Amino acid sequence: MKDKAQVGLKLEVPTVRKSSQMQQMKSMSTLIEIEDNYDHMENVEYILENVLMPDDGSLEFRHLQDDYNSHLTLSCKCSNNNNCCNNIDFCHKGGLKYMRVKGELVVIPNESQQFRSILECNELCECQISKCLNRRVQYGPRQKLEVFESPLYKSKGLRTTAYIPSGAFICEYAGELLTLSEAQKRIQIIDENCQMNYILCLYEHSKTRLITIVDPSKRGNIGRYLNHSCQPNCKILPVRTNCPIPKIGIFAKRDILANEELCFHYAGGDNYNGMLNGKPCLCGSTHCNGFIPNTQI
Ligand SMILES: C[S@@+](CC[C@H](N)C(=O)[O-])C[C@H]1O[C@@H](n2cnc3c(N)ncnc32)[C@H](O)[C@@H]1O
Repeated sequence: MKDKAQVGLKLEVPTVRKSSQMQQMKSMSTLIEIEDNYDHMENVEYILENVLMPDDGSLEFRHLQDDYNSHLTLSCKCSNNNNCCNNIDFCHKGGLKYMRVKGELVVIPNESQQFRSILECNELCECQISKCLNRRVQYGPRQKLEVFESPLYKSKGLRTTAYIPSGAFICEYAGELLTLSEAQKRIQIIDENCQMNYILCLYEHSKTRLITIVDPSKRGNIGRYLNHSCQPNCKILPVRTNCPIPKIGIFAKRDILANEELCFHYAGGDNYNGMLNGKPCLCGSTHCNGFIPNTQI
């Protein structure tokens, strides 16, 4: 069965294939290291960021590979500006913004905003990294997350051992980036073998419909342990830094107390009207739909 996420978004982001000039700029800039000290307890390769699926020789794979190897040309010019990044033209292109609350960057809530995605400053930006208020996801997951055996879901889950403020970044949902055909093949195998489904599809609505498919079943990060809830405490947002393919960012939807299990709505939540014929849902919320969301790809 397909447990997937959908997020509505309108976005056009200019990109170029990485040229030698851009590679040079990249090597001149200060590269940010992802801080991620988590690991898996099982036979899964821990990866810090999305990786490409194995090359299957298809044209579809070539397109995915081209996007994966492309760089956004958007960059800010905030070298002398302490208020980086408030400039809508260069910094966040009208996407959601962060603000600092008690020493932590949190997403400013704006449910009515047209562009429900985040465009972070990247390697080509001229801002001072130490002063930039538009970089969070690129630093890696928050601390004090814990994989545990969830009694509610009767399988593994992810919880926090410390309070998390509303809007704070939890972690990325990282895994293998799949083509549509490869995702369909893998989902068929999952269905036939009644396996757990880790494949997440993120839909964005642009002039053309964008779809990002991530599978952390064999290669993934700590994000793979979040279960689905019909009344979740987390939400997902597309986040772009260097690459046109978005990272799937998981953020706190409300204040979260220590020891709460972290869950998001596998279909993006709120206006979900897809099919509800997946596995029976164990979330136990008063708003439970009865099934894990299951939409077609
Ligand atoms: C991304 S994994 C979540 C982590 C998983 N629980 C584990 O042990 O690795 C998704 C799978 O977890 C289970 N799951 C997640 N949310 C669920 C829910 N609300 N009700 C029942 N099972 C759920 C389903 O088997 C689903 O295919």
